[in-house]
Amino acid sequence: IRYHNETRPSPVYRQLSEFLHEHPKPIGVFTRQTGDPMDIRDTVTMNTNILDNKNFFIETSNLVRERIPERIVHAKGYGAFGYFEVTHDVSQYTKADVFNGIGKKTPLVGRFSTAIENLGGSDLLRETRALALKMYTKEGNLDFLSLHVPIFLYNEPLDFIRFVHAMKRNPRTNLFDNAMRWDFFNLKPQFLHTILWLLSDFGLPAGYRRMDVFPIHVYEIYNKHGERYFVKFNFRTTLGLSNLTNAQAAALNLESPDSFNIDLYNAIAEKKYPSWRLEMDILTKEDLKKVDYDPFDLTRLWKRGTYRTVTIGRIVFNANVDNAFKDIEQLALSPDNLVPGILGPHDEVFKSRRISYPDAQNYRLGGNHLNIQVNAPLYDKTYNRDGMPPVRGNMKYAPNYYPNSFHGPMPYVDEARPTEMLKILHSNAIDLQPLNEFYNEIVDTDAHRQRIADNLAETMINLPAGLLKRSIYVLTLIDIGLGRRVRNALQVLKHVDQEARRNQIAECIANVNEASMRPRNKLQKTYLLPYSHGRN
Ligand code: HEM
Repeated sequence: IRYHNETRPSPVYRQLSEFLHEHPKPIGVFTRQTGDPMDIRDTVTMNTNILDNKNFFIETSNLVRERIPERIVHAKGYGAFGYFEVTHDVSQYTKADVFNGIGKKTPLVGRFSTAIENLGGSDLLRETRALALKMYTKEGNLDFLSLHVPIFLYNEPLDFIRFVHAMKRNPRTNLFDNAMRWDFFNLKPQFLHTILWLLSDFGLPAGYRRMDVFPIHVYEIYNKHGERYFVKFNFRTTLGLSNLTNAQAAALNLESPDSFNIDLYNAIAEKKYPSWRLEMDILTKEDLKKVDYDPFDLTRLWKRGTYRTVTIGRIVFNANVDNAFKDIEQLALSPDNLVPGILGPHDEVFKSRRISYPDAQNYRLGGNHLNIQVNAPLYDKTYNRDGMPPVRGNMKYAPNYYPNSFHGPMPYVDEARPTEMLKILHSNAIDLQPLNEFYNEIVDTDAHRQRIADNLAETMINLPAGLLKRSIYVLTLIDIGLGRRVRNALQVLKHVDQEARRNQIAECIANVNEASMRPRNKLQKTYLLPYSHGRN
C-alpha cells in the first residue's frame, strides 16, 4: 500500500486504504436496492425530470431513516468480536457448559461504552464505563453487563429513572447540569459512593483495555448435583489497571474525543488482543447466614476475608467488527440472558432489569430484535412467529402451537435446578459507612484524598448557594476531613470566580458548623433520611 504520510498512520486511519488494497478493482456494479444495475446517467438528477429517477426517492428516503433511537444510557460505545476460553475447572460450582472443559472456546461479541454521554460525545469524561458481553454458548446466549466501578449506585429500581434524568441534560438549557446532579445526590446520598469512586484516581481508566469490570449483582449458580453457590463475577484486565489524570484526559480529548474507540480498534488491528481474566468471588448458602453485612446490597463491597475467589477463564477480543451499525448499534444485550447452571441474581434491581432491557430494545430495534444476526443464538427453536422483520426462518412449517402431538420442539428437564427460590428483603436506610470506608481505607493517601476533594469542588463551584451548602453538609457527614478539604478546595477555586459568587461561596463555607453534626465514627455512621420512614 502506498501511504501519503512518511510515518505509517495507525490502523484506524488506514482503514479505507486497506479496503483499496484488498480490492484492486471496484467490488462490483453499482445497483439500486432492487438489484438492477445503475446507469451512470441516473446518478445525477440535474436538468432531468426528478420523478423519472427511481433512485432519487429510494436513496433520499433511506438516508432520512438511517438513525434509530440511541440507547437511553450507554449511548456512546464501540465493540469487537472474540472468544471466552475456560482455563480452570469450576465444575464443582456450576454445570454451565460454557464454563466447563478446560480449553473450550466460546465465541462472543462485546460492547464498551460510557454511561451518560450521548452518541458522538467524549470518551474522556469522568463517568461510569462499561463492557457488555454476549457469549454464544451451546446452551443459549449468556450476557454479562459490567461496569468499571465494583459497586452500584442504588438498590431501588425506580431510582434508575430519577438518576438518569438528573444525570442527563437540563430540559431548558440542554446541558449537563451539576445543580440537578448535586440536588439529587444530596437527597439520595448513597449515590455518592459511586461518585467518590468516579472522582478518585480509580475513576478515569486509560482506555477500555485497561479497566476491570464487574457485573456487580450476586448470581446464584448451581452444579450438576443441584448444590448452590452465590457469586460475584469479576473481569480483570490482563494489561493491568491504569488510569488517567484530568490533565492527561484533557490532552487526549483534544487529540480526539474518540480516543478509547481508536485505542481499541488499533490494538486489535495490530494483533495486541485485549484480554480479561474472568474470576468469581464465592459465598456458600451457609456463608450467607454468617456474614455480618448484607451481601446483596449493590451499593457496598463484600468484606475481605469472607469469601474465596476462583478463576474460570479468560475473554479475548481478536477481531474488529466489519460494520459498527450492524454489529454494535444493533446489539441487544440483556442481563437476563442466562444459561442452565447460572440461575441469576435475586435482588430487586436485577428483577427490574429483566424487563427494562428487552423493553428498551423492543423500542430501539423492534419486536424481533432477537432475530437480528448479532443477537441470534447458535441454536433456537421457539413457538414465536411473525411480526415486523427480521423474522429469519420463522420456523418454516413446524407446528406453531405448544403443546402439540406432531413433534414440534419439546422442553427438557433440568433436574439439578434448585426448586426453592431465595427472597431478598432490602433496607432503605441510608448507610454512609461504605462511603467513609472508601474515602479512608480504599483511598490510602492524603494526596489521593485531596485529588478527590479537588474534583468534587470542580463539580460544585457553580452550584446555587443553598445547594452548595447542603452538598458540603452531606460530604461532611460522610467524613469531616472530606468536608473540610472540599471547603478549602472551593476556597481556592473561588479566587478565579466572579465577585458575587465569591461572596456566596464564602458564606456557605463559613456557615458549616461541624460541631452541630453527629460524630462519624465506625459505630455511628448510619442515618435515616426523612423519606425512608424507618421501614424495613
Ligand atoms: C434499575 C437498574 C437498571 C436499569 C433499569 C437499567 C436499564 C438499562 C437500559 C434500558 C439500557 C439500554 C439498553 C438498550 O437500549 O439496549 C441499559 C444499558 C446498559 N446497562 Fe443498565 N440498567 C440498570 C442497572 C444496571 C447495572 C446494575 C449495570 C451493571 C452492573 C448496568 C449495565 C448496563 C450496561 C453495560 C449497558 C450498556 C449495554 C450495551 O452496551 O448495549 N445497568 N441499562
